[in-house]
Amino acid sequence: MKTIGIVTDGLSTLEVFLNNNIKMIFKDKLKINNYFFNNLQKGQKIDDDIILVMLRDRSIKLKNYIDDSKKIIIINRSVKQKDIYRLFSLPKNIDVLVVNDNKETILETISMLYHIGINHLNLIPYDKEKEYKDIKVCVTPGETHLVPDYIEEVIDIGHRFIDISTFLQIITKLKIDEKEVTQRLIKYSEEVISIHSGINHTYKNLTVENDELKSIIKLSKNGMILLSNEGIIKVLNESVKNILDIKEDIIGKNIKNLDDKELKDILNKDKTKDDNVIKYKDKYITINKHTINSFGKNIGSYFCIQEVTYIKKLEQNLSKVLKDKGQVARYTFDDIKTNSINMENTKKLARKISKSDYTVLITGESGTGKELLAQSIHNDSNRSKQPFIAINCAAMPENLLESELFGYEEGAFTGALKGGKKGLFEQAHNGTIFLDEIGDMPMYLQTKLLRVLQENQIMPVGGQSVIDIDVRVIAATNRDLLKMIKEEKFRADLYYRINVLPIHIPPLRERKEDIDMMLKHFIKRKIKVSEDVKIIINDYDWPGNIRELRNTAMYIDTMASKDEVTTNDLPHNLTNIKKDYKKDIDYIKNRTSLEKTVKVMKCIKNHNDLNKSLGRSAILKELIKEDILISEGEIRHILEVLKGRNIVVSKSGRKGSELSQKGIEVLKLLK
Ligand SMILES: Nc1ncnc2c1ncn2[C@@H]1O[C@H](COP(=O)(O)OP(=O)(O)OP(=O)(O)O)[C@@H](O)[C@H]1O
Repeated sequence: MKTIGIVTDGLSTLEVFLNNNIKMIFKDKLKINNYFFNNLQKGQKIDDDIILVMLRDRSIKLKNYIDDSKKIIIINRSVKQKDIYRLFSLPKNIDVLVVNDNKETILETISMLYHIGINHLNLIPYDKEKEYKDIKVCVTPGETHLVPDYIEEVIDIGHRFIDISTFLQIITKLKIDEKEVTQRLIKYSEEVISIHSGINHTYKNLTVENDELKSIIKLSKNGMILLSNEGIIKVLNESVKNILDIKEDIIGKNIKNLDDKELKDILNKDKTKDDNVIKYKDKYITINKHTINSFGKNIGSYFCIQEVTYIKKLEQNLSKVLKDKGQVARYTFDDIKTNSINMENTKKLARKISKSDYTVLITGESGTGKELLAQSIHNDSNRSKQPFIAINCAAMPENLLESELFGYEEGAFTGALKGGKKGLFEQAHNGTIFLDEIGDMPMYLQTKLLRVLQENQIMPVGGQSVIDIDVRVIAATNRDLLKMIKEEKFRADLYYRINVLPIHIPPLRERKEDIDMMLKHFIKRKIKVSEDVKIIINDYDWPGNIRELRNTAMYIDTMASKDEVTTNDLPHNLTNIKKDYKKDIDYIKNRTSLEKTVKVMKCIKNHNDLNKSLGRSAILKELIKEDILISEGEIRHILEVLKGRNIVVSKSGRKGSELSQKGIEVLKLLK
């Protein structure tokens, strides 16, 4: 077993501390022998494999007792990270007294503090003969009993541990290559500050990186092969053996000497087109080849090989995960039903827009199908396999909206989840985010959103660093953003940033040709719609647009008999509207005699009540009976005017005219 000699001045707690410190790393892999300068005999030889001393001048003294001075290592000592934090928090440029048991150790402590980066304080060596009235703070490594009483704050940085650099020297000199030792040293380096700033990190990173790399290559589902510049196979993982069906052990072989011709061909390829699918034996694979450079010189090449079925499976898994999380867009352009030319044009424009990657602003009243359109755009875009995340900015309390959109770091606020939370922007990475009701976003978040759109980066709430994101934004609103800009409720710069590709969806009342078709589409069963119902639904304003129409269809579906929808099957909001028929009455007044029109309407109504409908000449006959002066031509004109406002309808199958439900209402007002 290898041995270490530790030489200290005399018997003290120090040598016990050092022994324990060394055992923390090496456990029982080494034997430790302790020596004291006071006890060393003249001519005595220390023949341990290495010898540790505390101070440089002691190493000179030690040379008399050893054969090979290269065996000597001077112990560097440092402190635990947590003990040093208080020093870092002291204000810049204040005087701090450094107290230790003698002048030499005081200077050693000061030097150590400077080395580990305490550069913002004036460290003053303590001389017990002097008085330091203006100094309020002192630092000492465990010698608090030596600190003068007048010092107000004493920072005890505790026992000083052996520095990582010393352990590295021991490991190198003794050629120790034990995994457990390395792991213990890494853990130790996390607690003890290295004097050679950064040395612990470099060592730790190198070792960890090496192990991580080996694991990554081993576990990767991608096939990986590394070739040296001369064509020697250096690395080959399990996946590539499966994909390329490699049975023999070919590590260390030159590809020139491979027996498998097809494998040889692949590895001899000069250039590969990224992700080009090729046939290999009975499989389809993709090969990506990259050269590896070091200090500007080509030192080999790296192949990443995937089986196409595996990539397919990955895609399927991704869509399943997204589906489970509700992060998928369900609708496509085929789900947008319309008979209107206006709406067809809107669809056409949206299809074009979906192929680009710019921000889209969809405007339109509530329920016109803005989200439906946003989902269709996403599904028709290159991002269709990636998440589609929708958020309604008006439905979310203001203070939650920010953390919901951008996420937060652990401890960002009371009640924050441990480990923080990913924001929707991050979740939508590579996909699309749909910001519904963007007009309701508070001003301060508009500013933050603008920055996100400009820089493609987000900063979580309470976070210190930014995260790069690649997200397409589709925003929607039913508000008049230009008006809001004038009222200083919406940022003009954000408006121009999101309004790159604007789409407007017309309200249902401006595409009446959709009403009847959609009602039937939503009812889902074959059913006749009475003329009166057609008039009511056509006349109605549909403030809730398609959403309201769909709800009405559901109502009708439940209420209506098997074969016909009548006015009795309509919900109250459609039949009970205290409609202002002023427009209709003005229309009549402006075109014909109101008095005669009322007579015609009454005459039709009387007959309708007896379940009869009347033609023009029958109406004329009836009115002459009542001594009313009117011609057939006048009656024709009146009927045309009334039909134009859906007050009178021609009943199919029967001859003559009838008063519609609306006609009955209008007549009540005119009587
Ligand atoms: N052209 C259409 N064809 C078929 N269904 C439609 C059509 N337009 C809208 N819908 C349906 O109407 C309902 C409302 O649509 P959507 O939620 O997309 O409207 P919106 O404009 O986003 O509403 P809001 O502004 O209230 O968020 C949905 O169920 C949607 O599927």
